[in-house]
Amino acid sequence: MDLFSDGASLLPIPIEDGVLAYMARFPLPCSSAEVLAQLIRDTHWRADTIVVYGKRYLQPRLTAWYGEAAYTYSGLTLQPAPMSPLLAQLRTTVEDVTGHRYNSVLLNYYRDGKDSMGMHSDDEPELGLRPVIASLSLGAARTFILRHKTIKRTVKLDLTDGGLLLMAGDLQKNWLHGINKSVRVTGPRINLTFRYVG
Ligand SMILES: O=C(O)CCC(=O)C(=O)O
Ligand SMILES: [Fe+2]
Repeated sequence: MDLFSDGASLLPIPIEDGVLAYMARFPLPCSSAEVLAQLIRDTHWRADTIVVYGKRYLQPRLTAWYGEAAYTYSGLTLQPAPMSPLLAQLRTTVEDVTGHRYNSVLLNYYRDGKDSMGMHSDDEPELGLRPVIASLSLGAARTFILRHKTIKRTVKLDLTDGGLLLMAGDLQKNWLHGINKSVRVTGPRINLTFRYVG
């Protein structure tokens, strides 16, 4: 019997120039459908415009920021707000499972396959030199694309309902990541990225 095939362990994903690990079945406090519905309903979602090369765009997803510190990216400053009991509970379990501490969470709400996230690195100075980011996915499965910044290499991961992806080491320094639009996906997905903002 394979002790690690039940999805309840955080397993390393071999990748050059960075650290990745994945747990297929993150322990949730209730069903993933209930967590998804509660987060969609109770989160103060924002529809932000961002500035890219001097032009303003509406972000192709909704976002929310909870935690102790403000966070600035793409010319936007997100003000801190206290985590709900559900978010605090998810954070504690993510800390237990990954062995790292987090003081903030960015939530992304992909309403359907038309929502997306452009290729980027989470390398803002306030995240520190080798940020540890734990990313929990709920709802529709989406493809997570990683592209190395210097060698021509692309890695695709299927992020499914209830999965936890850990990004660490030099991953943000050496790789970009993002979520493309998908014509096949019609259902909603929420992704929570737990971070430590110094
Ligand atoms: O939705 C995802 O899986 C990616 C989220 C992400 O990259 C981010 O919040 O920085
Ligand atoms: Fe990211």
